[in-house]
Amino acid sequence: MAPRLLGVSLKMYFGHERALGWCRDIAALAREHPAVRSGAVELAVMPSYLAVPEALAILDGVAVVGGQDLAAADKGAFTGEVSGAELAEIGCRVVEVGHAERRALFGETDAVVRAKTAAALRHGLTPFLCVGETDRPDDPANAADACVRQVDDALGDAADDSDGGAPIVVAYEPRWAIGAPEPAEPAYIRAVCSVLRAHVRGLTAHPGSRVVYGGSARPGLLTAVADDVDGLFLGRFAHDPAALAAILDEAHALDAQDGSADPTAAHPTASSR
Ligand SMILES: O=C[C@H](O)COP(=O)(O)O
Repeated sequence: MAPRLLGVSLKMYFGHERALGWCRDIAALAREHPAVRSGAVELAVMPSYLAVPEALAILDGVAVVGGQDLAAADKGAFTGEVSGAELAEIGCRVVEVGHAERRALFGETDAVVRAKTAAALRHGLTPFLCVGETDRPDDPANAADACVRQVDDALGDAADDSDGGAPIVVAYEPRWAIGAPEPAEPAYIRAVCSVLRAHVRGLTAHPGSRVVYGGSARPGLLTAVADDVDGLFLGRFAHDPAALAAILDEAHALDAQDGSADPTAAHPTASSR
């Protein structure tokens, strides 16, 4: 079975020193945790841009690191932007694209998300492509349809720009569940993610693509949705390293149930730089 993917975005919650301290705590945890050591879990960390270079060094071998955003363009007069080329140059392997906060607060349109998805793939970065319905619909099938449309739209510019063959990560994040006290109900998550997962597994230009759930994800959720998701995209509930440790414990237990743990396997992120 493919490793479960646990992504964490620190958004802009931490200052610089706290972000680096968190990275050190997570590196120490991950180096010792059997779920990471066995390769059952792949960790991806997106700190703020300023923390990315040091995070790459601190988390080397235990987590991939990336930006929370990237520019659609590769170079030029784009004050304040950071290109996918530069992220890749310093060792990033992943990047968020189209997070609900980028769309709502910074006016990112579908066209911008398309261009940024293409830029990520063009530079060998795996996009964490964020999709999700704004308002909670009565029927999760409607949410799934909307998300499938968002995925296909976001990939609209990628086919011509990328070499093809590169996987994506679809982060299903219902906007109404982001920053909330609780995640969406497990049955709802499973209903949407099962459709999304079937869809992304059919993306022949992006084999190996995965679906993770984000939106107030916390300890206990992975176990409840594990059959229909490839992992979680964590925000606030990963701020406490003990909470991330609890989620790693869940992943380890799930892996033992799968019977696929290989304690001798190299971690998939071991040569991240
Ligand atoms: O990037 C992460 C997601 O937006 C979830 O954040 P949250 O768990 O704090 O709601």
